[in-house]
Amino acid sequence: MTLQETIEQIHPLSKEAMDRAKAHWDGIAKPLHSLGKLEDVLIQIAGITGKEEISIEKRALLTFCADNGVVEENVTQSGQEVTATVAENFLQEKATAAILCRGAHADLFPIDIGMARDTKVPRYKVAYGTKNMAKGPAMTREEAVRALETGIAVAEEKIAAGYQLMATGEMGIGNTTTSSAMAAVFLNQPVPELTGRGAGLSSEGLARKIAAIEKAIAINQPDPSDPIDVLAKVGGFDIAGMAGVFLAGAAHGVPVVMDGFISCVAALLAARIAPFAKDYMIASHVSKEPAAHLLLAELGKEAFLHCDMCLGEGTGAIMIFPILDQANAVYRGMATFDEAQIETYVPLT
Ligand SMILES: O=C(O)c1ccc[n+]([C@@H]2O[C@H](COP(=O)([O-])O)[C@@H](O)[C@H]2O)c1
Ligand SMILES: Cc1cc2nc[nH]c2cc1C
Repeated sequence: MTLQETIEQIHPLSKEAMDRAKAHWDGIAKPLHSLGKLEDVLIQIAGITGKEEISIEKRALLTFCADNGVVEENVTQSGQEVTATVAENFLQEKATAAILCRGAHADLFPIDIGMARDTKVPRYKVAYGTKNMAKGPAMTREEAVRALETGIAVAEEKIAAGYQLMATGEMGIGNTTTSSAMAAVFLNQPVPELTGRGAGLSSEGLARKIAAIEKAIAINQPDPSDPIDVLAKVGGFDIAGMAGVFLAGAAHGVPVVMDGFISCVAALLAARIAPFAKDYMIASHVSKEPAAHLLLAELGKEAFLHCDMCLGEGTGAIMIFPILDQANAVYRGMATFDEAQIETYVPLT
C-alpha cells in the first residue's frame, strides 16, 4: 500500500477482543492481575489482532541498514564502513541480533535501505546514504516518502508470509546523531539534553555531535508539525524504514516491538504521522541514550527491561520475545478457577 492508503487503514484497537482477553486472564486460577504488565501486553495484542487467542510463534526482526552523510562531521567513533560489515554479519549469524534471534526463534531479515556500499544484504536502497544534514537536507521529501513506503512494503511482505509478530531494528553508523536531531525537533527540547555518546564517543566528540545537530536544525528549519519534513531534513533511511513497519503493522493488525533509541524515534515519527499507530507498538527496553525515556513517555509506553543496553540492531526487542512467550504459555495453558476447583478470587478492597 502507499503511505496514504496505509494511514487510512489505521484504526483504534478492538475493544471487544481486549475485553475477552481480560476476562480470560481474570478466569485463570491466580490472583487478579498478578502478572501485571504481562497480562496487559497480551490484552493489547488481542486488541491489535482482534482475536482473544494469542499467536506469536512466527516472528521476524526487520533490521534496516543505512548510512548517514552527517558522519562527515566527525560525530562517530567508528567509520561508515562498519555499517556494511555488521550488515553482512547478520547474514552469517556473526552479529549480536542474529545470535539473539536464534535463541528467541525469530527470523532476522536485514534490509539495505540506504547503505553507502553494496553488500549481499537484500537491496531496497533508496540512495547510497543520506546527505550531510549539517550542510542541507538529509534527503528529499520524495526520498523520505519512498523510504517510508519501503518499510511498509517489507512489512507487508512478511505479513503475507504469515509473520504474527514483528520487531524493528537498525544498523547505521551515525544514526544516533540523526535520531537526536529528530527527537529534539519532535520533543522541542534542547539538543544537549537529548544527545548521548551513541556507539562510543569522547567528550570532544560529543561536543562536535551536539554542534552538528544544532547546526543541522538551524540551517534546515524542520517543521515540527510536519513529520515527513522532519524526517527529510534531519532523519535517516533506517528511521524511515522502521516507521514504515510500525505503520504497516498498525494497518494490518500485527503487533510491532520497538527497540532502542533509534527505533523509539521511528515509533514517534510513525505516531506523528498516524496517532493510532501508537496502540500497535510494544515497548521492549529503555536504551541508555539520554532521550530514550523521554521518547517512551511521549508515546505513553512503559518498557519491560531496564538493562542500560545501547546496541541497536533490534537486540532489545528480541530480548522480550521469551517474556511474551512465557506470558502466553500461562494465558493458554493455565487452569481456570473452575478447573482448579478454587472459588473465584475476590480482591481485597
Ligand atoms: O538502540 C540504541 O539505543 C543504540 C544506542 C547507541 C548506539 N546504537 C547503535 O550504534 C550505531 C550508532 O551509533 P553512532 O555513534 O554511530 O551514532 C547504530 O548502528 C546503532 O545500532 C544503538
Ligand atoms: C561493532 C558495532 C556493532 C554495532 N551494532 C549496532 N551498532 C553497532 C556499532 C558498532 C561499532
